[in-house]
Amino acid sequence: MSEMLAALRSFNEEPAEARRPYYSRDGQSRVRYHSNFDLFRSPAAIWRDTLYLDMAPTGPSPEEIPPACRGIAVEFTREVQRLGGTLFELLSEALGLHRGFLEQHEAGCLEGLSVVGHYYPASPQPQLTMGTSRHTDPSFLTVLLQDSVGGLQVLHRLRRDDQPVWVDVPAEPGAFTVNVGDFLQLLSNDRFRSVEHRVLSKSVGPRVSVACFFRPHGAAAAARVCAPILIGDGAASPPRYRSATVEDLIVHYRDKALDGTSMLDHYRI
Ligand SMILES: O=C(O)CCC(=O)C(=O)O
Ligand SMILES: [Fe+2]
Repeated sequence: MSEMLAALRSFNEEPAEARRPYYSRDGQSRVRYHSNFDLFRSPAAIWRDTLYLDMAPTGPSPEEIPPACRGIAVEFTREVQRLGGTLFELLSEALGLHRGFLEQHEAGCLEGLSVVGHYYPASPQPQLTMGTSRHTDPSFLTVLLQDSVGGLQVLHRLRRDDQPVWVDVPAEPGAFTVNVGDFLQLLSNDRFRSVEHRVLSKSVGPRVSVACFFRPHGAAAAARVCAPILIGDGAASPPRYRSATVEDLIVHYRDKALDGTSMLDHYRI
């Protein structure tokens, strides 16, 4: 875990010429490096740079991955996929289904993994910007690793009737944070809820984090379909969402930008 964070830090601290070849805003490219994926659409810019590595089902060839992260990214991906296998088994059981259900489902929950490394430089005026604006994740699940700087917060209702408040997620060395993403909320027909979160900008830094999004990309995303899983004949709880391919969901999320609204509103029946 610490090696993955260190590798991302060294990549981001290389001279601009070394990083330039990886700069891309083309969502089809399996390796992309940029800041603000929604730069031209979102209401506000955020204070971070991001390296996207779409590792599964088909990852980039080793030469396409920046040398600083090459070996560790492949090993880290393998370990996070193993963890994801266990998490989807537990979630299947929590839905009252057999262990392999979510892995075998036509949505392909475990098939794809994008490893997304963020680098948040120290900000001279942190009160004027966010590290990451509030959002829910475009994934089935997100396994998130952060370093010790902190700044990640979740929106949480302390008591059922209270207004939700922002709560700090402790930056524990060696710990992962697991977020339910929007695709799993749709699939579970609202039985699992995606979590709204954000990252504050800080005057200390840099902060490095790795968000591992369980979701397929490319041809696999076009082939995978998400529709609410209904229990019994569905009469007790009818579908709350239209079905959509993972590709549709991702395109809609990118077009919508981090504007504070939920992508799921668009699919809600
Ligand atoms: O940097 C973090 O801790 C969170 C990043 C995040 O929320 C995301 O990539 O979706
Ligand atoms: Fe997120």
